[in-house]
This record gives sequence, structure tokens and C-alpha cells, in this order.
Amino acid sequence: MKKISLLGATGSIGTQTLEVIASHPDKFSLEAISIGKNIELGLKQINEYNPKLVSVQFKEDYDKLLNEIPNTVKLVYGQEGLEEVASNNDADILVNAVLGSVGLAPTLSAIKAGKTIAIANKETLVTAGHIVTEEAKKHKVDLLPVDSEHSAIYQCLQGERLQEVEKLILTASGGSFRHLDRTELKDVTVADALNHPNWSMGAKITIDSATMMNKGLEVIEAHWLFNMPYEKIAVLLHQESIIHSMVEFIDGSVIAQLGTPDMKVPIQYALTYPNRLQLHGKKHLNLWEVGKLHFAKPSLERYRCLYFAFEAGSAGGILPTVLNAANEEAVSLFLNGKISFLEIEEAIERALNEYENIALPSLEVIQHIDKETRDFVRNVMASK
Ligand SMILES: NC(=O)C1=CN([C@@H]2O[C@H](COP(=O)(O)OP(=O)(O)OC[C@H]3O[C@@H](n4cnc5c(N)ncnc54)[C@H](OP(=O)(O)O)[C@@H]3O)[C@@H](O)[C@H]2O)C=CC1
Ligand SMILES: CC(=O)[C@@H](O)[C@H](O)COP(=O)(O)O
Ligand SMILES: [Mn+2]
Repeated sequence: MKKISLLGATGSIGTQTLEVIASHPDKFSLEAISIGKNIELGLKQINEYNPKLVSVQFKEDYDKLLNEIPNTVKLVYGQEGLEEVASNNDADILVNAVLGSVGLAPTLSAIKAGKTIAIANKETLVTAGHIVTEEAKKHKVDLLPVDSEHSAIYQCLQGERLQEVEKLILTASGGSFRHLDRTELKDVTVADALNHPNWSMGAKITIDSATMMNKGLEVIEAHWLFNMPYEKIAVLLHQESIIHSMVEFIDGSVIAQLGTPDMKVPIQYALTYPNRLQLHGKKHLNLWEVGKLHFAKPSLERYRCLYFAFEAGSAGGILPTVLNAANEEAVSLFLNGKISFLEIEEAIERALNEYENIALPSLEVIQHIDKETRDFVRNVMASK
């Protein structure tokens, strides 16, 4: 029986993780969950899954929930609550499916507690990849990718040697505006941007897919997870999202991982690794029905965010932190109707131009610059 704790239980990855857990009650049990603002769903999850430890984001919700949950459940809240769910319980594995760089401190707590981490929370690796991977190495903790592309690459690399890799090829759907050129992006709406062609996901990552910052963050995530230089990471437009990513080797062989777009596959693989389990209710890929797959080279002029991510990632230091924080803030402003779609990339470019680089930033510096960048983006976009 594998004991699981889950950060971000009420989100898109979180709810799918709970479904995977529920579908194999003989294999998995749930120890602890964190909930953000969605207390109604969180309460349902507590009653259905009966975790021993629950964290909520806000003190007001903590006070409210105390009288509504069984007294066998320990309730905690805030940043410390996230860290407790990540580390202070009997779980063997933490699924980190929280959104944003708020996931960094709990990830480090889980590593120090020796928990294996199934990581969906890519912002944590982008903002502090050198610290997270160093700590994981030091504490001999496995970081198992949940992101579909990185899970695909992880699967392609089984039994292979990293030094025989020529290139990691991350596939990208192109997002909700892939059929539009830049002049047509001026007046696109939030509702249009949230309409991803292939995946049903949380709002922030869906906007990231539309700007292609998602792929940019994934390039940096791949750099850290697979210890691969940026020159050996490439992005390929693939509109069907059936090939989840590929690895090219020095002899010219290319190994790919394919499947229908369904996040339960990489979630479950991270929970069962190195084994596999039946995935209940899944429609398997039928290439006879699919017929054709399409590929194209993404233009870095069209997808500015992908360009910024390659630049910031390659420069390293504090710039990936700035990139991530500026993006988180700009996407939030866009979702709240405060800025336009194209202003997301404008905000990120301004933030990147604002900072002198700092080599090998400490955790404290990262946390400071993360906050400062968010303030900068809010102020600069409000004063336009
Ligand atoms: N969705 C997908 O298919 C994929 C997602 N990912 C990555 O997984 C992560 C989660 O994405 P997704 O599930 O789509 O996101 P969602 O927005 O659907 O869910 C985010 C979760 O985090 C919680 N949360 C958000 N902010 C805070 C906070 N400040 N403190 C505590 N909890 C918080 C939310 O709580 P609440 O809703 O209760 O407020 C929710 O449980 C992201 O890093 C994303 O890039 C990677 C690959 C695919
Ligand atoms: C499901 C998943 O892993 C997402 O990150 C997905 O890749 C988004 O799709 P695109 O970024 O390719 O549009
Ligand atoms: Mn992905």
C-alpha cells in the first residue's frame, strides 16, 4: 500500500489524482491533502477520502471548517499548513499539484523529510531548480515528473544513458490561438484563451499554453529534471497532443511516448513507477482512427514567451525566478480582466529588463525577488 499526500487536491491535477487513488483502493491510501480557496469541494473530498491531515489556505476557512469536519482530521492552514502536508505525516510520496511558486517551500520540506515527490508544480522547478535538484540529490529523494511531456521523456529514458541523448524534443499543441497570427491576438478574450484545443486544465496553465509560456516553463523544467543543457532541448509543434514528447539519441534513434491526452496516465505512472497498473475507464489510443499526425517548427517571433524562457533559462541565476513570477502575476491580471492578452508578454519582457542577473541565488533571494517582481508587474501595468 502506497501512502500519498497531495498538495492542491481541489485543482485539475489534484482531483484527477484523487480519482486515480480511488480507482485502486488496494494499492493507494490518502494521508493528507491541501485545499486552497475551494472549501466546498474540499469538504466533499474530506468526507469522501477521509484524510488524516488537511491544510486550507486561509485562517477564516480554518475557523469555519473546524466545526464541520470529523475530529479525527487534523486541520492546519497557510504556508505552514502546506509544509505540514508535504512533510509531517506517514506518506511515502507527495504529489505536488499546487499552483505556482507557493509550492517551493513545501517541496523543500518534503525533500528534507525524505519523501518521494511526484511533481506537477512546474513553477517550483523553474523558480529554484538548482536548489530543488541539489537538495533532492543530497537527501536521495526521487523527483518523478507528472507533467505529460516530462513523464513521456522519463519513460523514453528508462534503461538509457543520459550521455547518449542528442536532444529532448518537447511537443507543444500551440494552445488556443495557434491558428491566429500576432495581429489577430490584440483583442482576444479570456474566454477564448481558456478554450484549449486538447486538454482540460486549470485556468493559469491554459493561458500559459496560449502564450506558449507553458512550453517555455517546461523547457526549464526539463533542463532541471534531466540535467540537460538548453542547446539539447527543442520544441516541436504537434497539434494533436498524441506524442507527448520524444528523445533523440546519438545514433539517430528517436524514442517517443504516445497516448490519448489524459493526465491520469502520467499521474498514475508517477504513483506506480517503475510498474504500471490498469487505468480504469481509459480509452486507449487508436492510431488507425487518428490517421495523421502533424508537426511544425514554432516561431520565436510569434511565440515571444517561448523566446523569453529560452533566454532566461540559458542565462540562469535569478532570471528564471523573474520570468516565472512576472508570468504568474501577468496571467492573474489577464484572468481578472486588468490587462490584455498581448500585455502578458509585455509585462514579462519589462520585468526581465528590470533585473541585473544574480548568480546562484539563495532561497531567501529567490523569495525576495519573486515578491518584488510581482509588485513590479502590478505597478508597471497599472500605471500604463
Ligand atoms: N492541469 C493539468 O493538466 C496540468 C497541470 N500541470 C501543473 O500542475 C500544477 C497545478 O495545475 P492545475 O491543477 O491545472 O491548477 P488548478 O488551478 O486547477 O489547481 C491549483 C490547486 O492549487 C491550489 N492553490 C492555488 N493557489 C494556492 C495557494 N496560494 N495556496 C494554497 N493552495 C493554492 C488550488 O486551490 P483552490 O482551487 O481550492 O483555490 C488548487 O487546489 C501547475 O503547476 C501546472 O502547471 C502540469 C501539467 C498538466
Ligand atoms: C497536459 C500537460 O502536460 C500540459 O502542460 C500540456 O502540455 C499543455 O499543452 P500545450 O502547452 O502543449 O498546449
Ligand atoms: Mn505539459
